Amino acid sequence: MRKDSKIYVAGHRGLVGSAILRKLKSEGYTNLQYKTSKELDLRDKNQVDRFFQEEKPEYVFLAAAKVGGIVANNEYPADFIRDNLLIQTNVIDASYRNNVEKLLFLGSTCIYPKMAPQPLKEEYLLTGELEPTNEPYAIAKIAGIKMCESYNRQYGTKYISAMPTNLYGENDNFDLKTSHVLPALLRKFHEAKDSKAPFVEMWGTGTPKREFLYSDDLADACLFLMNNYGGNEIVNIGVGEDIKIGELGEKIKAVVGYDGEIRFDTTKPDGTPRKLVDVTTINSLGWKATTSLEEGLQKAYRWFLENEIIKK
Ligand SMILES: NC(=O)C1=CN([C@@H]2O[C@H](COP(=O)(O)OP(=O)(O)OC[C@H]3O[C@@H](n4cnc5c(N)ncnc54)[C@H](OP(=O)(O)O)[C@@H]3O)[C@@H](O)[C@H]2O)C=CC1
Ligand SMILES: C[C@H]1O[C@H](OP(=O)(O)OP(=O)(O)OC[C@H]2O[C@@H](n3cnc4c(=O)[nH]c(N)nc43)[C@H](O)[C@@H]2O)[C@@H](O)[C@@H](O)C1=O
Repeated sequence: MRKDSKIYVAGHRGLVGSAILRKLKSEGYTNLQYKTSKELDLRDKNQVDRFFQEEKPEYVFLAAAKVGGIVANNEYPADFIRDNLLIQTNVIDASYRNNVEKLLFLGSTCIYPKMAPQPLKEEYLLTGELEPTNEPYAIAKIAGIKMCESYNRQYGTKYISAMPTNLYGENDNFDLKTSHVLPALLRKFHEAKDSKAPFVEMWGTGTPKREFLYSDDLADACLFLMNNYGGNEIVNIGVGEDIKIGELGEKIKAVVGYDGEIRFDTTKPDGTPRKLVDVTTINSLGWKATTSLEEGLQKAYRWFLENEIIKK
């Protein structure tokens, strides 16, 4: 990308899109395009076509999606498969028809089979059954990967599919019904501390393991891939280390400074037992995550205190 290339960040108000936008600005990219979902509903092909015809972006970061935690995915499977298929199909196809130079599509590690060997290598895609709580979302993401690969093969486009592990950071979703575990716990422990509640309830058994990548590191990886990667294979993005959900709870409890008890609501699903990504590919290309979980948790909690609390 040149510093004056026309770059469209789809989903610029979300966790990932806002981190990509911050990174582009801090690196001196000046010709940036973005629209809220109210201004441009990416599920609507006509709106998407009009936008691409008028604006003619040269590079596209596709970080707009219907996203949610384990329970939201489980309760609204139709919304997750429909919205994601529509958004990504409209944006990828409009990019092709309007000669976008390069596009980066964001998938997720839930595309890998539930019982795949760990760490998850890129080649494990489509080698087994998916985790049922997010299968419709994962199928949409797999369709996005295959669409990028197929357009590259048939039309010679340069579309990259990146598979990030679980993410957290600024502009995360802190709504307890729809959020992922890390922002949910920051909020739950903070509110319990505030109200002097005797315990905090976490979902599931606390035994599944997850890997967490800070959103600014992910944005750095996305720019790195856009500028340095031209292959047709998917690329994992992660830190290469995971932690039990129960231990994550203990860490967040300490960061927030809450001294009550942790209880587990085992009527809620655990989801996939483990999804640690193999980061050999991106490391060998020359990229590595730099933010430790401890540092990232401090940053995310500070951001929550300075921004989310005000909304209440
Ligand atoms: N969060 C995570 O842990 C992970 C996320 N990912 C992937 O990263 C990408 C971004 O996720 P994340 O930033 O967490 O998600 P967020 O929910 O934080 O943000 C999603 C963004 O998408 C936009 N969007 C949603 N629907 C539409 C629509 N119909 N038209 C236009 N824009 C729309 C929203 O725009 P607006 O604000 O204007 O409504 C929002 O800013 C997704 O592809 C997700 O699958 C992958 C792995 C883990
Ligand atoms: C990124 C990824 O995100 C989703 O998958 P997930 O990793 O299973 O999502 P999660 O963050 O919501 O949960 C992780 C673990 O944590 C436990 N857990 C404890 N207490 C809370 C809690 O309070 N909230 C939530 N959400 N989970 C909790 C929860 O029971 C589970 O065992 C996919 O649907 C899919 O969208 C996807 O790609």
